[in-house]
Amino acid sequence: MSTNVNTEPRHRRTSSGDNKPEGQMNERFVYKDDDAIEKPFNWKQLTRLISYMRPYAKQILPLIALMMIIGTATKLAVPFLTSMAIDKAIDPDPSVGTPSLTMLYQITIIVLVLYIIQWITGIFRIKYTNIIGQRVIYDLRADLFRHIQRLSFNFFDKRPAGSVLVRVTNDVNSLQDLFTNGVVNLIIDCVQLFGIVIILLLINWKLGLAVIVTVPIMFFISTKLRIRIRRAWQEVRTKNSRINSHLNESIQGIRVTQAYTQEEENMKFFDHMNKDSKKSWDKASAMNQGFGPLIEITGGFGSLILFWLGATLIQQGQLTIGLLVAFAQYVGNFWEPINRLGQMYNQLLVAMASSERIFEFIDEDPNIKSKPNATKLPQIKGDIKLENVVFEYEKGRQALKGINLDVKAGQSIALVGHTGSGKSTIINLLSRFYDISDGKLTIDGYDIRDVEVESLRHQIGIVLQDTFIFSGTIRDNIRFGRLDATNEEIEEVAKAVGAHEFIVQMPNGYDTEVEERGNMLSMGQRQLLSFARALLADPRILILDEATASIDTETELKIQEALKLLLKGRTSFIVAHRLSTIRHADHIVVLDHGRIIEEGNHQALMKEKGTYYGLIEAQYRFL
Ligand SMILES: Nc1ncnc2c1ncn2[C@@H]1O[C@H](COP(=O)(O)OP(=O)(O)OP(=O)(O)O)[C@@H](O)[C@H]1O
Repeated sequence: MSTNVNTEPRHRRTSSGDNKPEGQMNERFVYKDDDAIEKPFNWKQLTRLISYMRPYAKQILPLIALMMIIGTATKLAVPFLTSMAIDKAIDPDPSVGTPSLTMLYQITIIVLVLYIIQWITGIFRIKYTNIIGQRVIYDLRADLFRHIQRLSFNFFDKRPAGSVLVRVTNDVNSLQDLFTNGVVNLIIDCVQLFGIVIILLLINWKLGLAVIVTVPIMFFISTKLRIRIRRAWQEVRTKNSRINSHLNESIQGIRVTQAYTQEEENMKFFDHMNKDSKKSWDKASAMNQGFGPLIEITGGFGSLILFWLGATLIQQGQLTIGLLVAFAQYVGNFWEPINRLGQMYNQLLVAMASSERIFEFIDEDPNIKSKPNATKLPQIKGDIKLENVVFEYEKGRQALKGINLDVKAGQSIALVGHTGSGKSTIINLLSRFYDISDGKLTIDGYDIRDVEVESLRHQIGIVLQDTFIFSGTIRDNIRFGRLDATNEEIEEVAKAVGAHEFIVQMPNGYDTEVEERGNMLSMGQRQLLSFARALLADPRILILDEATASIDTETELKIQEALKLLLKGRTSFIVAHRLSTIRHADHIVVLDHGRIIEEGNHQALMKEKGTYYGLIEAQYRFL
């Protein structure tokens, strides 16, 4: 029942007060369950969901409808033939005729043929519904992924990665049932129920009415019980997801746990969740076991009414034995669709919640996008101008408070300052990951909000501190910079930045597979790979965020060499804490709380003996 991906990845622990008795345990572990499992029925949303079937409606739906009609007709014909077999072939009224074995054989063969037809149409119906279901899910997942990729940084700022992941996996999967079985079964069941009601009333309206009256009661019991059982299982799933989530976090953070000897505390937390999961499983399982017998008892009660009233009507000569048997079969057939409709209702409630979450994402407008009349940014020289740039991530909290910078093409600018002073924010604005709140930001005189986003980002290369390595080969990772690069070009840039040496020493050289995030590579190696990636892209503007913060001196020398090459002839912004990286910069900008407090080259700033001088001094003292 459990899934690998967590539906509730966010859990929050209150501060740990040790050694509380078991009864108080719950207060210690507060979870934040903010993703509703089910939502009320919503027609608009359902029609939007069903509209995903439209592309396939013409091709596949008629086939499904045909199979459905044939299947239902054959199913409904069988009880009628049974009644004929009893009343005409086995025990006919002496005034009508004598028993006939030949007739019995003929009816049996017809019934057999009908069963075969029903079986074959069933196979094809399932096949076609599966095809349509899979295609719809494929389209929905693709739509969602395409859209998520376009969403702006501020969208991801507000959500943990886990919740985004869950929408593309769990929520889409939970719609799978609805499309593969649900919608088609809903139609079949309604048609079947309608057909049975008509037939029952035609056979004997009194008996028919007596039986039909019990239907809403059966439906109510079945649906209500199912909802409770499903909720109980959902609870089990949620609890298991929490265990998965905690396991994941524990394994990822095992080093920190052991270093701070928090194993015992972690175990207590795990044990609490484990017990919780067991308790919820016991509850769900007990409910499940009670469901079957209860349904049987209710069904038995219906049969009791049927046979009691039926026998009375036979005695009064208003009904034949054959018709009573057929009646009983039709009533038996009643159960199946009613049961399924109950299930379907359940499915719909879950689908409502999932689809609401999916559509919430699909409807989210990427707030960074090209204007309708945006022009392509031509090949740039690399002049950058910031005029009174103000920026706030959240309303009312300015991260930049009026930045003025005039950078000439080819210049290298170093941004320095204490943590949180706004360095990364400036470089985020240059690539237009966020839009400035006030002021003006131009590149070669073009306001970056007026040009196509792609044409802008295409000409800017970024090397971040946490260099992201994708799973794939080393070659693929470098090629990420320019997809049409040849193998020779890839090796050329790797040699230029000094990465070639370590790459060829790897088991499969450039074709060595690296894990997601490049865990098998050292920080310095990852850095060199991302330099190679940036050099391959050959952008006019290059941004390096803390690019040399976490490497040893030897690698740093190598990287210094690579950097010289990388920066040559480009406008570059370097955010670095290391003196060696910035001292050669043409212009150093010192930031503090979102403002520029000093600027100039290394020598000038050192002479000034201000904040920059202090930072450098502090670094030397520290070393
Ligand atoms: N995504 C975000 N959402 C809200 N506030 C943010 C976000 N990113 C940064 N900030 C805030 O903006 C301010 C500037 O942050 P920024 O990341 O630019 O600092 P920085 O100088 O690069 O710091 P560091 O040297 O630690 O990387 C900080 O107060 C920070 O809390």
